[in-house]
Amino acid sequence: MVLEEQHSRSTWRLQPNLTLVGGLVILLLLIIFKWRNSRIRLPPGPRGWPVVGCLLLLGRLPHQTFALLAKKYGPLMFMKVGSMSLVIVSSPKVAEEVLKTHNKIWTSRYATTAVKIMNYGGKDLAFTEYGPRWRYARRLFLTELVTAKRFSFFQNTRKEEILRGVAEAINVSCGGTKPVRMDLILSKVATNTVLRMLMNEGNLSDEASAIKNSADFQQTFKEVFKLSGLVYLGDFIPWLDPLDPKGLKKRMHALSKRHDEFLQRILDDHKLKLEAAERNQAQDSSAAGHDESMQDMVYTLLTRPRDDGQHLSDPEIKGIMRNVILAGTDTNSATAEWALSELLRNPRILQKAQAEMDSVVGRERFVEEADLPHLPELNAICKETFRLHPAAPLISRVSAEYCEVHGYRIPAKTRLFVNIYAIQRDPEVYDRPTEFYPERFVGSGKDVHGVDFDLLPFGSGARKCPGKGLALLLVHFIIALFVQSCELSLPGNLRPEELDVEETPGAICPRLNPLQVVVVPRLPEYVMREVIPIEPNST
Ligand code: HEM
Repeated sequence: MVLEEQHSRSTWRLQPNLTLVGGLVILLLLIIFKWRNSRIRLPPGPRGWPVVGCLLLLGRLPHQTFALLAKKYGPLMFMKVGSMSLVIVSSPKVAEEVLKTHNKIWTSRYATTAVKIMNYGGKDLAFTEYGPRWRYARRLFLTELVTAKRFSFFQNTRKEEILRGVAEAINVSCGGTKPVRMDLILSKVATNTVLRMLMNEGNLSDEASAIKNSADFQQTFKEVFKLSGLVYLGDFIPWLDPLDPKGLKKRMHALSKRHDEFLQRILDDHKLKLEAAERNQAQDSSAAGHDESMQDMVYTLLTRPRDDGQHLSDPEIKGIMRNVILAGTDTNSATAEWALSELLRNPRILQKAQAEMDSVVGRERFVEEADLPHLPELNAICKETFRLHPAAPLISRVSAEYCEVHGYRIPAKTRLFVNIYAIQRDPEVYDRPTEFYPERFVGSGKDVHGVDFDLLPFGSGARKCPGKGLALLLVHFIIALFVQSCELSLPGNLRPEELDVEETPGAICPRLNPLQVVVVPRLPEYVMREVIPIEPNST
């Protein structure tokens, strides 16, 4: 009893002491946290000028400027451009930190004015903020649009379009007497292939088919793409936004509207065809319903329900259509053009690729997609092209909250660029980094899937490119068919080492000066004629 009393008295005395100690500990922790935070600095970087910050430093090709600046300021740089805070990552180690370790913080993209005007109010996939809507669109994209089944269904389409490009190049070159603009040929190949997967010709009325194939439609989305890659001053200096200095916003609205009208007409056309098929089947159960030929992407988007059981709205469908067209066409043709450029700059590698083709496939038939895994030289050439000429040299994201990277503090809402152009030319990772040397990849095990942080042409983490499978297939197959079936050479007296490697500014960076090539058939005439009608005067 006495003991119990003593115990309860001492507990009573201890309680306020414990509260006091607890409070002091919390206070101390807070002080340490504040002190530590005040010591953790922003990453180093150029200081810039009042109001514009480093805007004038960016130059025509920001990824190249950033690569040069990184030599001075290191792999994690901070700068203000106008009122926007930017961090730029230029090493594989720091890229892994942001894209893997802190993946959750960097999963949204920065919504520029162009994006806001042209992504259907956040209803697409590529620019929608991370969250349930993005998750749904991403799952739909991966499980319904870019599937093995669809790739196999459109296998002949790809071959047909690439061989059409080969035939056109041979015909235009006219027996090797004229140079051919390869950018035009490759752009047509990539655009037609991707558009046919998106909106299959068999599903379109004459009017919709005419729209799909019209130069006007194709020009409109090239313009939309070009505008989204331009620097819009209002994004960096918000008070300039209402003034719209160069009338860019007005142009964006007008173009987006025009492109939207085209997409809507194609969408309506699909709806009519779908309704007719459903009516037919309702009237006559033996009649064909949704036959295989309807399996293009628009059809899939129209028929798959959302998580809430509703159908996707028109803006949601058009947002994804626009993503497929913008992200899936010029990226592939620009990469293929760079690959052919590098082969012409390096005739030794072109000969090696052709020798491999002759020994694995022979000259009695065209190379098929099934041959691609058995062509290690070709695979190394494509990988080396993705390394030296990534179609999208800057991966763009924005931080959702405060975080610490590489020992520095990064405030919330900071815009991030992972400079894959700089990373993939890092002399600490790659020997002879600016040289086109595909042999570096033969037997290396390094790949482009977003796991090796020194080779990230398709990005990494939650938002890595969902079209990677299609892109790899297309680029490999285009290069394989051109290398196998054409003798390619530079026009006039242009020597390989004289062919320039200048890039066009923008979100993707194709060659500035289009690649001109002299093209003659390489396979026996009976093989070439078997598939493509070469015009009689072409050879
Ligand atoms: C050579 C071809 C291509 C290259 C180099 C490329 C590269 C990229 C890169 C670097 C990203 C950003 C990744 C990141 O943030 O981590 C991306 C995103 C994206 N790509 Fe591609 N891409 C190509 C082809 C394609 C194709 C063929 C399609 C569609 C069929 C496509 C659709 C997309 C979409 C929808 C996104 C946004 C994904 C999201 O935000 O969740 N791309 N691509």
